[in-house]
Amino acid sequence: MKVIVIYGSPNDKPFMEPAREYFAQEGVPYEETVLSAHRDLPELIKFLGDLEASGEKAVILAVAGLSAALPGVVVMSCSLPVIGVPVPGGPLNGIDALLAIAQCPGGVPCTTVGLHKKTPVNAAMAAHRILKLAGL
Ligand SMILES: Nc1c(C(=O)O)ncn1[C@@H]1O[C@H](COP(=O)(O)O)[C@@H](O)[C@H]1O
Repeated sequence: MKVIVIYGSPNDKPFMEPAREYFAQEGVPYEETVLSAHRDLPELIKFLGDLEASGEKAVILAVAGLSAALPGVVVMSCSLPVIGVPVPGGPLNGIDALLAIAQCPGGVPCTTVGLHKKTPVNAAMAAHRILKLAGL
């Protein structure tokens, strides 16, 4: 049972440092990987298929900026709960990513958090609560 953080780019990692600190403080197991839906789609689908086949209970944080397809694609490629985390930056400063995640179409149940500097910890806390429901 753990949190899996999937980043659209290695450049998104610094924004999530407070989430990593939260996981360390609270003893929440987590792993991280970089797999973009736009750039690494076959590898992302395989990663999620293998995860699903393993039967691991996990909450996924899908972290992406700009045109954030990643969270919705992750939702539709596995049956685990997904929290999309928009990353500030670019000419629209993350509004594009926030709207892309929050406005997933019907049947794509991606949850999300806001854009300010505390939102990585909010995402981490939400994931932790879900894992607690499953007995962590
Ligand atoms: N939104 C996505 C996806 C995706 O949604 O699949 N893949 C990369 N990205 C985002 O592109 C931004 C720029 O990435 P680079 O800095 O690597 O060019 C990052 O914030 C990433 O999350």
